[in-house]
Amino acid sequence: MTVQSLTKKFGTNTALDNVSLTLDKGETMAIIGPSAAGKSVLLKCLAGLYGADGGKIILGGDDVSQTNAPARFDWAERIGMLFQQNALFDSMKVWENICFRQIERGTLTRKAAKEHAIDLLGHVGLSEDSAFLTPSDLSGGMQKRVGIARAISTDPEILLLDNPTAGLDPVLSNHIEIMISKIATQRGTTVITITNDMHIARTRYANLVMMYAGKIYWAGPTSDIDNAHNEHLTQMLNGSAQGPISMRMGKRGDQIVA
Ligand SMILES: Nc1ncnc2c1ncn2[C@@H]1O[C@H](COP(=O)(O)OP(=O)(O)OP(=O)(O)O)[C@@H](O)[C@H]1O
Repeated sequence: MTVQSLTKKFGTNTALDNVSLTLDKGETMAIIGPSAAGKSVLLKCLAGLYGADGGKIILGGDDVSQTNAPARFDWAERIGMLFQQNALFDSMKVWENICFRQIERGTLTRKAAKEHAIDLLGHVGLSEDSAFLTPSDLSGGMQKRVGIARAISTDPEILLLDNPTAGLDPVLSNHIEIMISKIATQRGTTVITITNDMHIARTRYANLVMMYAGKIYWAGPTSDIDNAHNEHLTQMLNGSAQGPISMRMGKRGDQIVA
């Protein structure tokens, strides 16, 4: 996957400003950054939910930066996404949510979809009984796990995860992250995850991107971060007594002013 000078605007607000990155098949990447940095918008552009205002997203040799790009429909099938708010349908049972796409497209019978969903629930640590509940019957952490089960239900080539462990306790977070690592290793899935958990970013992802105000401020192998000599990255990784970077910013162009 290659992203070249991607730009996305909402009115006068530039959510993505010339973002470029490359990720090989089967590689993992964590995206970190303060609130409103453009992390979710980047994932939504990659997923094809937003069309770009400029730049390219090259998947399998095709530019899919526009929602009506001919190759986009095909890629929609090959990308799994977990949304920040999970985006589960409350009118459907949990198993129907997990296999929503397969039921809609008729690629699985309802019986097969139910069995597949129950199997996936086991992978995210939920019981078979939960398949027959609706999302509103579940705790926030359980909803998150259902969202992950749905994201992996089509065995996607690219998995986009918006804060997969937010709201989960440390034990479950670890379990989910181990599962995500296994998916990447065993199935060759490319995984891009937004996370606020710097320990997870450091230990579970081979590559790291730090975003601020729609731009990438640092990108590289996670193994390089301690020698990056990038003050803002270090502050992000360690947390800072001065508060989030966004609260310390002056309006001085692109410069982060600590
Ligand atoms: N649909 C939209 N319409 C208008 N503005 C939007 C829309 N989606 C995102 N934005 C704006 O784009 C900017 C980046 O938002 P984004 O959701 O990507 O932030 P983020 O880095 O994911 O933040 P957080 O960690 O708080 O979720 C913000 O200023 C946000 O208000």
